[in-house]
Amino acid sequence: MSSSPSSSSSPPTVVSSSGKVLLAGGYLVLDPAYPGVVVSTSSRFYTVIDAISEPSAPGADGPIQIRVRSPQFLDATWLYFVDFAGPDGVHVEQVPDNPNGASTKNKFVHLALQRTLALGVELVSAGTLQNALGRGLDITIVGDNDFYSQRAQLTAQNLPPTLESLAKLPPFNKTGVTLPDVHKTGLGSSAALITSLVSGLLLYLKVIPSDSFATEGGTETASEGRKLAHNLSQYIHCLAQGKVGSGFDVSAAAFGSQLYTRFDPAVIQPLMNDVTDSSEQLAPIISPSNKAWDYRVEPFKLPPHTRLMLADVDAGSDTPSLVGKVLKWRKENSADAKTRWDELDALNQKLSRVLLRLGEEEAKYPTAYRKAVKYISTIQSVQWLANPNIIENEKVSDFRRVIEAFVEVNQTSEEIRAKMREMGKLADVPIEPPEQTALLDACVSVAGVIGGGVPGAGGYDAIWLLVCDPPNCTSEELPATRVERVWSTYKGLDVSPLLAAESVAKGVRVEKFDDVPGLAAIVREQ
Ligand SMILES: Nc1ncnc2c1ncn2[C@@H]1O[C@H](COP(=O)(O)OP(=O)(O)O)[C@@H](O)[C@H]1O
Ligand SMILES: C[C@@](O)(CCOP(=O)(O)OP(=O)(O)O)CC(=O)O
Repeated sequence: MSSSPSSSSSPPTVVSSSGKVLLAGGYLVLDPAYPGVVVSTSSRFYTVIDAISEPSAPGADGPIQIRVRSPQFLDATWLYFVDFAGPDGVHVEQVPDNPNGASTKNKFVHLALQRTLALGVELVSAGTLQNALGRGLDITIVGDNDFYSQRAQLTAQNLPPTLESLAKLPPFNKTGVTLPDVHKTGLGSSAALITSLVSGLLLYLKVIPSDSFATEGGTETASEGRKLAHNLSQYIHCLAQGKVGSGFDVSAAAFGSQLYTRFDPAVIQPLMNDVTDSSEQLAPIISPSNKAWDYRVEPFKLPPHTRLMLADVDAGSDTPSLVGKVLKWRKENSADAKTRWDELDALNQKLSRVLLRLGEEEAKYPTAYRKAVKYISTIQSVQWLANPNIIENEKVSDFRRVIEAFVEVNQTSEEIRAKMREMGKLADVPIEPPEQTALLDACVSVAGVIGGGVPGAGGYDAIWLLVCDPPNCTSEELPATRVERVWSTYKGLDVSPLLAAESVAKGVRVEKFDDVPGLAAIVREQ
Protein backbone atom coordinates (compact mmCIF):
# COMPACT_ATOMS: atom_id res chain seq x y z
CA MET A 1 0.00 0.00 0.00
CA SER A 2 1.51 3.32 -0.99
CA SER A 3 0.26 5.38 1.97
CA SER A 4 0.42 2.71 4.63
CA PRO A 5 -0.55 4.06 8.05
CA SER A 6 1.95 3.26 10.77
CA SER A 7 1.12 0.61 13.33
CA SER A 8 0.69 0.93 17.09
CA SER A 9 3.58 0.32 19.48
CA SER A 10 1.96 -2.36 21.71
CA PRO A 11 2.86 -5.93 20.74
CA PRO A 12 0.63 -7.40 18.05
CA THR A 13 -1.76 -10.28 18.59
CA VAL A 14 -0.27 -13.49 17.19
CA VAL A 15 -2.30 -16.64 16.76
CA SER A 16 -1.01 -19.82 15.12
CA SER A 17 -2.63 -23.04 14.00
CA SER A 18 -1.20 -26.36 12.93
CA GLY A 19 -1.02 -28.27 9.66
CA LYS A 20 -2.39 -31.79 9.19
CA VAL A 21 -1.63 -35.31 8.07
CA LEU A 22 -4.41 -37.87 7.70
CA LEU A 23 -2.56 -41.07 8.65
CA ALA A 24 -5.55 -43.34 8.14
CA GLY A 25 -9.13 -42.89 7.04
CA GLY A 26 -8.69 -41.22 3.66
CA TYR A 27 -12.03 -41.21 1.77
CA LEU A 28 -13.79 -43.05 4.61
CA VAL A 29 -13.69 -39.93 6.77
CA LEU A 30 -15.98 -38.18 4.27
CA ASP A 31 -18.72 -40.38 5.76
CA PRO A 32 -19.73 -39.67 9.39
CA ALA A 33 -19.81 -43.43 9.99
CA TYR A 34 -16.01 -43.61 9.87
CA PRO A 35 -13.41 -41.72 11.95
CA GLY A 36 -10.03 -40.61 10.58
CA VAL A 37 -6.67 -40.71 12.37
CA VAL A 38 -5.43 -37.13 12.18
CA VAL A 39 -2.01 -35.86 13.26
CA SER A 40 -1.43 -32.13 13.57
CA THR A 41 2.00 -30.87 12.64
CA SER A 42 4.56 -28.66 14.34
CA SER A 43 4.60 -26.64 11.10
CA ARG A 44 2.16 -23.79 11.63
CA PHE A 45 0.46 -20.81 10.07
CA TYR A 46 0.78 -17.50 11.93
CA THR A 47 -1.58 -14.54 11.78
CA VAL A 48 -0.19 -11.32 13.22
CA ILE A 49 -2.72 -8.54 13.91
CA ASP A 50 -1.67 -5.02 14.71
CA ALA A 51 -3.68 -1.82 15.08
CA ILE A 52 -3.31 0.99 12.61
CA SER A 53 -2.77 3.87 15.00
CA GLU A 54 -2.60 6.98 12.84
CA PRO A 55 -4.92 8.40 10.18
CA SER A 56 -3.68 7.71 6.64
CA ALA A 57 -3.40 11.46 6.02
CA PRO A 58 -2.91 13.93 8.88
CA GLY A 59 -6.28 15.05 10.15
CA ALA A 60 -8.19 12.83 7.74
CA ASP A 61 -10.92 10.66 9.13
CA GLY A 62 -10.97 8.01 6.39
CA PRO A 63 -12.70 4.63 6.28
CA ILE A 64 -11.68 1.71 8.48
CA GLN A 65 -8.96 -0.13 6.62
CA ILE A 66 -7.72 -3.68 6.88
CA ARG A 67 -4.49 -4.42 5.11
CA VAL A 68 -3.49 -8.08 4.80
CA ARG A 69 -0.04 -9.09 3.61
CA SER A 70 1.54 -12.46 2.85
CA PRO A 71 5.17 -11.40 2.51
CA GLN A 72 6.37 -14.85 1.43
CA PHE A 73 4.71 -14.25 -1.95
CA LEU A 74 4.85 -11.79 -4.83
CA ASP A 75 1.79 -9.54 -5.32
CA ALA A 76 0.26 -10.61 -2.03
CA THR A 77 -1.08 -7.49 -0.32
CA TRP A 78 -4.81 -7.00 -0.13
CA LEU A 79 -6.49 -3.83 1.14
CA TYR A 80 -10.09 -3.72 2.33
CA PHE A 81 -12.42 -0.96 3.53
CA VAL A 82 -14.88 -1.85 6.25
CA ASP A 83 -18.23 -0.07 6.28
CA PHE A 84 -20.81 -0.33 9.05
CA ALA A 85 -23.23 2.20 7.53
CA GLY A 86 -25.03 -0.02 5.00
CA PRO A 87 -28.17 -2.07 5.53
CA ASP A 88 -26.24 -5.35 5.90
CA GLY A 89 -24.56 -4.78 9.24
CA VAL A 90 -20.99 -4.79 7.99
CA HIS A 91 -19.57 -4.63 4.50
CA VAL A 92 -15.96 -5.50 3.60
CA GLU A 93 -14.86 -4.33 0.19
CA GLN A 94 -11.51 -4.83 -1.48
CA VAL A 95 -9.90 -1.66 -2.84
CA PRO A 96 -6.78 -1.38 -5.00
CA ASP A 97 -3.67 -1.34 -2.85
CA ASN A 98 -1.58 0.75 -5.22
CA PRO A 99 -2.05 3.80 -7.44
CA ASN A 100 -2.29 1.68 -10.63
CA GLY A 101 -5.49 0.18 -9.32
CA ALA A 102 -4.21 -3.38 -9.82
CA SER A 103 -4.38 -5.99 -7.09
CA THR A 104 -4.84 -9.71 -6.88
CA LYS A 105 -7.82 -11.26 -5.12
CA ASN A 106 -7.74 -13.67 -2.21
CA LYS A 107 -11.15 -15.23 -1.71
CA PHE A 108 -10.03 -17.10 1.43
CA VAL A 109 -8.82 -13.94 3.15
CA HIS A 110 -11.73 -11.76 1.98
CA LEU A 111 -14.37 -14.26 3.17
CA ALA A 112 -12.55 -14.75 6.48
CA LEU A 113 -12.66 -10.99 7.15
CA GLN A 114 -16.20 -10.55 5.92
CA ARG A 115 -17.80 -13.46 7.76
CA THR A 116 -15.84 -13.03 10.98
CA LEU A 117 -16.83 -9.36 11.22
CA ALA A 118 -20.44 -10.26 10.36
CA LEU A 119 -20.52 -12.80 13.19
CA GLY A 120 -18.86 -10.23 15.47
CA VAL A 121 -21.63 -7.70 14.76
CA GLU A 122 -24.22 -10.30 15.76
CA LEU A 123 -22.39 -11.36 18.92
CA VAL A 124 -21.01 -8.10 20.34
CA SER A 125 -22.79 -5.33 18.32
CA ALA A 126 -21.56 -3.09 15.51
CA GLY A 127 -20.54 -0.30 17.90
CA THR A 128 -18.33 -2.54 20.03
CA LEU A 129 -16.72 -3.99 16.95
CA GLN A 130 -16.11 -0.54 15.45
CA ASN A 131 -14.40 0.49 18.67
CA ALA A 132 -12.22 -2.60 18.63
CA LEU A 133 -11.26 -2.01 15.00
CA GLY A 134 -10.31 1.64 15.61
CA ARG A 135 -8.69 3.06 12.47
CA GLY A 136 -8.15 -0.40 11.15
CA LEU A 137 -5.86 -3.43 11.17
CA ASP A 138 -2.54 -4.38 9.71
CA ILE A 139 -2.49 -8.17 9.30
CA THR A 140 0.45 -10.33 8.27
CA ILE A 141 0.03 -14.00 7.41
CA VAL A 142 2.95 -16.40 7.17
CA GLY A 143 3.30 -20.16 6.99
CA ASP A 144 6.22 -22.32 8.11
CA ASN A 145 8.45 -23.37 5.22
CA ASP A 146 7.04 -26.91 5.21
CA PHE A 147 3.73 -25.76 3.70
CA TYR A 148 5.44 -24.89 0.42
CA SER A 149 8.04 -26.88 -1.51
CA GLN A 150 11.55 -25.59 -0.78
CA ARG A 151 13.16 -27.52 -3.66
CA ALA A 152 13.91 -24.41 -5.72
CA GLN A 153 15.37 -22.58 -2.71
CA LEU A 154 17.59 -25.54 -1.82
CA THR A 155 18.79 -25.88 -5.41
CA ALA A 156 19.53 -22.15 -5.58
CA GLN A 157 21.77 -22.51 -2.53
CA ASN A 158 23.37 -25.71 -3.79
CA LEU A 159 21.99 -27.63 -0.83
CA PRO A 160 20.87 -31.28 -1.00
CA PRO A 161 17.22 -32.00 -0.02
CA THR A 162 17.87 -33.07 3.57
CA LEU A 163 16.50 -32.11 6.97
CA GLU A 164 19.83 -30.47 7.76
CA SER A 165 19.59 -28.26 4.65
CA LEU A 166 15.98 -27.35 5.40
CA ALA A 167 16.97 -26.26 8.90
CA LYS A 168 19.44 -23.81 7.33
CA LEU A 169 16.77 -21.94 5.35
CA PRO A 170 15.49 -18.73 6.94
CA PRO A 171 12.16 -19.05 8.72
CA PHE A 172 9.20 -17.96 6.56
CA ASN A 173 11.40 -18.19 3.50
CA LYS A 174 10.31 -16.17 0.47
CA THR A 175 8.87 -18.43 -2.20
CA GLY A 176 9.73 -16.05 -5.05
CA VAL A 177 6.37 -16.74 -6.75
CA THR A 178 2.72 -15.67 -6.54
CA LEU A 179 0.23 -17.69 -4.48
CA PRO A 180 -1.40 -19.44 -7.47
CA ASP A 181 2.04 -20.58 -8.68
CA VAL A 182 3.37 -22.05 -5.44
CA HIS A 183 3.97 -25.79 -5.08
CA LYS A 184 2.09 -26.87 -1.92
CA THR A 185 3.21 -29.88 0.09
CA GLY A 186 -0.22 -31.01 1.30
CA LEU A 187 -0.12 -29.90 4.94
CA GLY A 188 -3.39 -28.01 4.50
CA SER A 189 -2.30 -24.41 3.97
CA SER A 190 -5.75 -22.97 3.39
CA ALA A 191 -7.28 -24.67 6.45
CA ALA A 192 -4.43 -23.54 8.71
CA LEU A 193 -4.55 -20.04 7.20
CA ILE A 194 -8.31 -19.66 7.71
CA THR A 195 -8.21 -21.08 11.23
CA SER A 196 -5.37 -18.83 12.40
CA LEU A 197 -6.88 -15.72 10.75
CA VAL A 198 -10.40 -16.34 12.06
CA SER A 199 -9.14 -17.23 15.56
CA GLY A 200 -6.85 -14.19 15.62
CA LEU A 201 -9.65 -11.83 14.57
CA LEU A 202 -12.15 -13.25 17.09
CA LEU A 203 -9.57 -12.80 19.84
CA TYR A 204 -8.33 -9.35 18.79
CA LEU A 205 -11.86 -8.02 18.42
CA LYS A 206 -12.84 -9.54 21.80
CA VAL A 207 -15.67 -11.57 20.28
CA ILE A 208 -14.30 -14.47 22.35
CA PRO A 209 -12.58 -14.24 25.77
CA SER A 210 -8.82 -13.69 25.91
CA ASP A 211 -8.23 -17.14 27.50
CA SER A 212 -10.14 -19.03 24.78
CA PHE A 213 -7.02 -20.83 23.53
CA ALA A 214 -5.49 -21.42 26.96
CA THR A 215 -7.25 -24.76 27.31
CA GLU A 216 -6.42 -27.66 25.04
CA GLY A 217 -8.35 -28.82 22.00
CA GLY A 218 -10.68 -31.84 22.01
CA THR A 219 -14.44 -31.46 22.21
CA GLU A 220 -14.59 -32.36 25.89
CA THR A 221 -11.96 -29.90 27.07
CA ALA A 222 -12.05 -27.12 24.46
CA SER A 223 -13.40 -23.70 25.46
CA GLU A 224 -16.54 -22.30 23.83
CA GLY A 225 -14.29 -19.71 22.14
CA ARG A 226 -12.15 -22.42 20.52
CA LYS A 227 -15.25 -24.26 19.35
CA LEU A 228 -16.73 -21.06 17.91
CA ALA A 229 -13.47 -20.38 16.06
CA HIS A 230 -13.52 -23.95 14.74
CA ASN A 231 -17.14 -23.82 13.54
CA LEU A 232 -16.66 -20.46 11.85
CA SER A 233 -13.42 -21.64 10.20
CA GLN A 234 -15.11 -24.81 8.91
CA TYR A 235 -17.88 -22.72 7.38
CA ILE A 236 -15.57 -20.12 5.79
CA HIS A 237 -13.20 -22.81 4.49
CA CYS A 238 -16.09 -24.66 2.81
CA LEU A 239 -17.40 -21.42 1.33
CA ALA A 240 -13.99 -20.39 -0.02
CA GLN A 241 -13.29 -23.84 -1.46
CA GLY A 242 -16.77 -24.00 -2.95
CA LYS A 243 -17.31 -27.47 -1.49
CA VAL A 244 -17.81 -29.26 1.78
CA GLY A 245 -14.94 -31.72 2.42
CA SER A 246 -14.73 -33.80 5.59
CA GLY A 247 -13.21 -30.85 7.47
CA PHE A 248 -10.46 -32.91 9.13
CA ASP A 249 -7.91 -30.27 8.11
CA VAL A 250 -9.70 -27.38 9.86
CA SER A 251 -10.36 -29.61 12.86
CA ALA A 252 -6.63 -30.44 13.09
CA ALA A 253 -5.78 -26.73 12.82
CA ALA A 254 -8.23 -25.91 15.63
CA PHE A 255 -7.99 -28.89 18.01
CA GLY A 256 -4.71 -30.70 17.18
CA SER A 257 -4.12 -34.45 16.72
CA GLN A 258 -7.34 -36.39 17.06
CA LEU A 259 -9.65 -39.13 15.91
CA TYR A 260 -12.00 -37.08 13.79
CA THR A 261 -15.59 -37.86 12.88
CA ARG A 262 -17.04 -35.37 10.44
CA PHE A 263 -20.03 -33.07 10.90
CA ASP A 264 -23.20 -33.36 8.86
CA PRO A 265 -22.80 -30.72 6.11
CA ALA A 266 -26.50 -29.86 6.48
CA VAL A 267 -25.55 -27.64 9.43
CA ILE A 268 -23.96 -24.97 7.21
CA GLN A 269 -26.12 -25.49 4.11
CA PRO A 270 -28.29 -22.39 4.78
CA LEU A 271 -25.11 -20.26 4.73
CA MET A 272 -23.46 -21.75 1.66
CA ASN A 273 -24.81 -19.11 -0.68
CA ASP A 274 -21.73 -17.18 -1.83
CA VAL A 275 -23.19 -13.69 -1.59
CA THR A 276 -20.90 -11.29 0.23
CA ASP A 277 -23.61 -9.79 2.40
CA SER A 278 -26.13 -12.49 3.11
CA SER A 279 -29.07 -11.56 5.31
CA GLU A 280 -28.97 -15.00 6.98
CA GLN A 281 -27.98 -14.74 10.65
CA LEU A 282 -24.67 -16.51 11.31
CA ALA A 283 -24.67 -16.77 15.10
CA PRO A 284 -27.51 -19.28 15.61
CA ILE A 285 -25.90 -21.61 13.07
CA ILE A 286 -22.22 -21.15 13.94
CA SER A 287 -22.70 -21.20 17.72
CA PRO A 288 -21.23 -24.22 19.57
CA SER A 289 -24.59 -24.56 21.30
CA ASN A 290 -26.16 -25.46 17.94
CA LYS A 291 -26.65 -29.21 18.34
CA ALA A 292 -26.50 -29.71 14.56
CA TRP A 293 -22.67 -29.49 14.86
CA ASP A 294 -22.23 -33.19 15.40
CA TYR A 295 -18.50 -33.61 14.69
CA ARG A 296 -16.51 -35.68 17.20
CA VAL A 297 -12.94 -34.98 18.25
CA GLU A 298 -11.48 -37.78 20.34
CA PRO A 299 -8.02 -37.65 21.90
CA PHE A 300 -5.14 -39.04 19.88
CA LYS A 301 -1.39 -38.69 19.87
CA LEU A 302 1.56 -40.62 18.56
CA PRO A 303 3.50 -42.79 21.03
CA PRO A 304 6.46 -41.32 22.97
CA HIS A 305 9.96 -41.82 21.56
CA THR A 306 8.62 -42.19 18.04
CA ARG A 307 8.86 -39.63 15.32
CA LEU A 308 6.63 -38.82 12.40
CA MET A 309 8.56 -38.33 9.16
CA LEU A 310 7.01 -36.73 6.10
CA ALA A 311 8.27 -36.39 2.58
CA ASP A 312 6.93 -34.45 -0.33
CA VAL A 313 7.08 -36.39 -3.57
CA ASP A 314 7.52 -34.09 -6.51
CA ALA A 315 4.78 -35.39 -8.72
CA GLY A 316 1.46 -34.32 -7.16
CA SER A 317 -2.14 -35.49 -7.55
CA ASP A 318 -5.41 -33.66 -7.79
CA THR A 319 -7.32 -34.69 -4.61
CA PRO A 320 -10.83 -33.68 -5.85
CA SER A 321 -10.55 -35.87 -8.97
CA LEU A 322 -9.36 -38.86 -6.90
CA VAL A 323 -12.23 -38.30 -4.48
CA GLY A 324 -14.77 -38.04 -7.31
CA LYS A 325 -13.72 -41.38 -8.78
CA VAL A 326 -13.61 -43.24 -5.46
CA LEU A 327 -17.05 -41.96 -4.49
CA LYS A 328 -18.42 -42.92 -7.91
CA TRP A 329 -17.04 -46.47 -7.47
CA ARG A 330 -18.57 -46.60 -3.99
CA LYS A 331 -21.97 -45.57 -5.33
CA GLU A 332 -21.91 -48.07 -8.19
CA ASN A 333 -20.68 -50.96 -6.02
CA SER A 334 -22.37 -50.20 -2.75
CA ALA A 335 -22.40 -53.68 -1.21
CA ASP A 336 -18.77 -54.50 -2.02
CA ALA A 337 -17.68 -50.98 -1.09
CA LYS A 338 -19.42 -51.23 2.28
CA THR A 339 -17.67 -54.50 3.10
CA ARG A 340 -14.32 -53.02 2.10
CA TRP A 341 -14.85 -49.75 3.97
CA ASP A 342 -15.94 -51.63 7.10
CA GLU A 343 -12.79 -53.79 6.90
CA LEU A 344 -10.61 -50.74 6.35
CA ASP A 345 -12.32 -48.95 9.21
CA ALA A 346 -11.67 -51.87 11.55
CA LEU A 347 -7.96 -51.65 10.65
CA ASN A 348 -7.87 -47.85 11.01
CA GLN A 349 -9.41 -48.12 14.46
CA LYS A 350 -7.06 -50.94 15.40
CA LEU A 351 -4.13 -48.73 14.38
CA SER A 352 -5.31 -45.80 16.47
CA ARG A 353 -6.04 -48.04 19.47
CA VAL A 354 -2.61 -49.67 19.51
CA LEU A 355 -0.84 -46.33 19.03
CA LEU A 356 -2.77 -44.96 22.02
CA ARG A 357 -2.03 -48.11 24.01
CA LEU A 358 1.69 -47.56 23.47
CA GLY A 359 1.32 -44.15 25.13
CA GLU A 360 -0.31 -45.84 28.13
CA GLU A 361 2.48 -48.46 28.29
CA GLU A 362 5.07 -45.69 28.41
CA ALA A 363 3.22 -43.91 31.22
CA LYS A 364 3.06 -47.12 33.28
CA TYR A 365 6.37 -48.77 32.41
CA PRO A 366 8.71 -46.01 31.19
CA THR A 367 11.90 -48.04 31.60
CA ALA A 368 10.70 -51.16 29.79
CA TYR A 369 9.16 -48.95 27.10
CA ARG A 370 12.38 -47.01 26.52
CA LYS A 371 14.38 -50.22 26.39
CA ALA A 372 11.97 -51.71 23.87
CA VAL A 373 12.15 -48.66 21.60
CA LYS A 374 15.93 -48.67 21.79
CA TYR A 375 16.03 -52.39 21.02
CA ILE A 376 13.76 -52.30 17.95
CA SER A 377 15.34 -49.10 16.63
CA THR A 378 18.33 -51.05 15.28
CA ILE A 379 16.41 -54.00 13.82
CA GLN A 380 14.07 -54.43 10.85
CA SER A 381 10.45 -54.90 11.93
CA VAL A 382 10.31 -58.49 10.63
CA GLN A 383 13.01 -59.37 13.19
CA TRP A 384 11.61 -57.56 16.23
CA LEU A 385 10.31 -60.68 17.92
CA ALA A 386 12.78 -63.10 16.34
CA ASN A 387 15.43 -63.17 19.03
CA PRO A 388 14.47 -65.75 21.70
CA ASN A 389 16.68 -63.91 24.21
CA ILE A 390 14.26 -61.02 24.49
CA ILE A 391 12.05 -63.16 26.70
CA GLU A 392 14.94 -63.71 29.08
CA ASN A 393 15.27 -60.07 30.01
CA GLU A 394 14.29 -59.06 33.47
CA LYS A 395 10.90 -57.27 33.28
CA VAL A 396 10.34 -59.56 30.37
CA SER A 397 6.59 -59.23 30.07
CA ASP A 398 6.47 -55.42 29.91
CA PHE A 399 9.36 -55.27 27.46
CA ARG A 400 7.88 -57.93 25.20
CA ARG A 401 4.36 -56.51 25.35
CA VAL A 402 5.66 -53.13 24.14
CA ILE A 403 7.49 -54.77 21.24
CA GLU A 404 4.38 -56.76 20.36
CA ALA A 405 2.37 -53.56 20.24
CA PHE A 406 4.93 -52.02 17.87
CA VAL A 407 4.69 -55.15 15.71
CA GLU A 408 0.92 -54.68 15.65
CA VAL A 409 1.35 -51.08 14.45
CA ASN A 410 3.65 -52.33 11.73
CA GLN A 411 1.32 -55.09 10.58
CA THR A 412 -1.81 -52.97 10.74
CA SER A 413 -0.32 -50.13 8.73
CA GLU A 414 0.82 -52.66 6.12
CA GLU A 415 -2.69 -54.15 5.97
CA ILE A 416 -4.18 -50.67 5.56
CA ARG A 417 -1.80 -50.01 2.68
CA ALA A 418 -2.81 -53.27 1.01
CA LYS A 419 -6.52 -52.51 1.34
CA MET A 420 -6.06 -48.95 0.05
CA ARG A 421 -4.19 -50.32 -2.96
CA GLU A 422 -7.03 -52.77 -3.64
CA MET A 423 -9.59 -49.98 -3.45
CA GLY A 424 -7.44 -47.89 -5.80
CA LYS A 425 -7.39 -50.72 -8.35
CA LEU A 426 -11.15 -51.22 -8.15
CA ALA A 427 -11.91 -47.52 -8.46
CA ASP A 428 -9.17 -47.06 -11.06
CA VAL A 429 -7.49 -44.42 -8.91
CA PRO A 430 -3.75 -44.34 -8.08
CA ILE A 431 -4.25 -44.24 -4.27
CA GLU A 432 -0.93 -45.98 -3.69
CA PRO A 433 0.54 -46.17 -7.18
CA PRO A 434 3.38 -48.67 -7.88
CA GLU A 435 6.07 -45.95 -7.65
CA GLN A 436 4.86 -45.03 -4.16
CA THR A 437 4.61 -48.71 -3.21
CA ALA A 438 8.27 -49.23 -4.13
CA LEU A 439 9.33 -46.15 -2.16
CA LEU A 440 7.28 -47.11 0.90
CA ASP A 441 8.50 -50.72 0.80
CA ALA A 442 12.08 -49.46 0.74
CA CYS A 443 11.40 -47.17 3.72
CA VAL A 444 9.38 -49.61 5.81
CA SER A 445 12.15 -52.22 5.57
CA VAL A 446 14.69 -49.85 7.14
CA ALA A 447 15.74 -50.86 10.68
CA GLY A 448 13.69 -48.99 13.29
CA VAL A 449 10.87 -47.95 10.95
CA ILE A 450 7.52 -48.80 12.53
CA GLY A 451 5.12 -48.19 9.65
CA GLY A 452 4.05 -45.82 6.92
CA GLY A 453 1.68 -45.04 4.12
CA VAL A 454 0.30 -42.44 1.76
CA PRO A 455 -1.50 -39.69 3.69
CA GLY A 456 -5.04 -38.50 2.98
CA ALA A 457 -6.25 -39.22 -0.51
CA GLY A 458 -2.90 -40.76 -1.45
CA GLY A 459 -1.66 -40.41 -5.02
CA TYR A 460 1.76 -39.09 -5.90
CA ASP A 461 1.77 -36.28 -3.27
CA ALA A 462 3.58 -37.48 -0.19
CA ILE A 463 4.42 -40.32 2.20
CA TRP A 464 4.39 -40.60 5.98
CA LEU A 465 6.52 -42.84 8.18
CA LEU A 466 6.55 -43.51 11.89
CA VAL A 467 10.05 -44.30 13.14
CA CYS A 468 11.61 -45.12 16.49
CA ASP A 469 13.24 -42.10 18.09
CA PRO A 470 15.08 -43.47 21.15
CA PRO A 471 16.63 -40.94 23.55
CA ASN A 472 20.40 -40.51 24.01
CA CYS A 473 21.41 -41.68 20.55
CA THR A 474 23.85 -40.16 18.13
CA SER A 475 22.40 -39.03 14.85
CA GLU A 476 24.10 -41.99 13.12
CA GLU A 477 22.23 -44.42 15.36
CA LEU A 478 18.80 -42.95 14.65
CA PRO A 479 16.39 -44.63 12.22
CA ALA A 480 15.53 -41.15 10.87
CA THR A 481 19.09 -40.79 9.59
CA ARG A 482 18.86 -44.12 7.78
CA VAL A 483 15.52 -43.13 6.26
CA GLU A 484 16.94 -39.84 5.07
CA ARG A 485 19.74 -41.72 3.34
CA VAL A 486 17.16 -43.83 1.48
CA TRP A 487 15.28 -40.69 0.46
CA SER A 488 18.31 -38.76 -0.72
CA THR A 489 19.60 -41.60 -2.90
CA TYR A 490 16.20 -42.78 -4.14
CA LYS A 491 15.97 -42.97 -7.92
CA GLY A 492 12.32 -43.73 -8.73
CA LEU A 493 10.79 -40.50 -7.37
CA ASP A 494 12.08 -37.10 -6.31
CA VAL A 495 11.67 -37.29 -2.53
CA SER A 496 12.09 -34.19 -0.40
CA PRO A 497 11.77 -34.33 3.40
CA LEU A 498 9.63 -31.99 5.46
CA LEU A 499 10.80 -30.71 8.84
CA ALA A 500 7.45 -31.23 10.58
CA ALA A 501 6.97 -33.47 13.58
CA GLU A 502 3.73 -33.96 15.50
CA SER A 503 2.60 -30.73 17.15
CA VAL A 504 2.95 -30.78 20.90
CA ALA A 505 0.47 -27.91 21.21
CA LYS A 506 -3.11 -28.88 20.52
CA GLY A 507 -4.32 -26.81 17.55
CA VAL A 508 -4.77 -23.03 17.83
CA ARG A 509 -2.26 -21.34 20.10
CA VAL A 510 -1.56 -17.73 21.12
CA GLU A 511 2.08 -16.81 20.52
CA LYS A 512 4.39 -14.12 21.86
CA PHE A 513 5.41 -11.98 18.90
CA ASP A 514 9.13 -11.88 19.77
CA ASP A 515 9.35 -15.57 20.69
CA VAL A 516 8.63 -16.95 17.21
CA PRO A 517 11.97 -17.05 15.35
CA GLY A 518 11.93 -14.85 12.25
CA LEU A 519 8.42 -13.52 12.78
CA ALA A 520 9.24 -9.97 13.86
CA ALA A 521 11.75 -9.60 11.02
CA ILE A 522 9.29 -10.55 8.29
CA VAL A 523 6.43 -8.55 9.78
CA ARG A 524 8.49 -5.38 10.17
CA GLU A 525 9.93 -5.40 6.68
CA GLN A 526 7.79 -3.32 4.31
N1 LIG B 1 0.33 -17.64 2.94
C1 LIG B 1 -0.89 -17.41 2.48
N2 LIG B 1 -1.42 -16.17 2.53
C2 LIG B 1 -2.64 -15.91 2.07
N3 LIG B 1 -3.44 -16.84 1.53
C3 LIG B 1 -2.98 -18.10 1.43
C4 LIG B 1 -1.68 -18.45 1.91
N4 LIG B 1 -1.49 -19.79 1.69
C5 LIG B 1 -2.64 -20.23 1.12
N5 LIG B 1 -3.52 -19.23 0.97
C6 LIG B 1 -4.88 -19.29 0.42
O1 LIG B 1 -5.26 -20.63 0.28
C7 LIG B 1 -5.54 -20.93 -1.09
C8 LIG B 1 -5.09 -22.36 -1.41
O2 LIG B 1 -6.12 -23.18 -1.02
P1 LIG B 1 -6.20 -24.72 -1.44
O3 LIG B 1 -5.98 -24.81 -2.91
O4 LIG B 1 -7.45 -25.27 -0.83
O5 LIG B 1 -4.88 -25.25 -0.74
P2 LIG B 1 -4.59 -26.34 0.34
O6 LIG B 1 -4.74 -27.66 -0.37
O7 LIG B 1 -3.17 -26.07 0.79
O8 LIG B 1 -5.51 -26.18 1.46
C9 LIG B 1 -4.74 -19.88 -1.86
O9 LIG B 1 -5.29 -19.64 -3.13
C10 LIG B 1 -4.90 -18.67 -0.96
O10 LIG B 1 -6.14 -18.02 -1.14
C1 LIG C 1 -9.93 -37.92 0.53
C2 LIG C 1 -10.12 -37.15 1.84
O1 LIG C 1 -10.76 -38.01 2.77
C3 LIG C 1 -8.78 -36.79 2.44
C4 LIG C 1 -7.93 -35.88 1.60
O2 LIG C 1 -6.77 -35.62 2.33
P1 LIG C 1 -5.49 -34.93 1.70
O3 LIG C 1 -4.52 -34.70 2.81
O4 LIG C 1 -5.00 -35.75 0.56
O5 LIG C 1 -6.16 -33.59 1.21
P2 LIG C 1 -5.66 -32.31 0.44
O6 LIG C 1 -5.11 -31.37 1.46
O7 LIG C 1 -6.91 -31.77 -0.17
O8 LIG C 1 -4.64 -32.78 -0.56
C5 LIG C 1 -10.99 -35.92 1.56
C6 LIG C 1 -11.48 -35.23 2.82
O9 LIG C 1 -11.47 -35.82 3.90
O10 LIG C 1 -11.92 -34.05 2.71
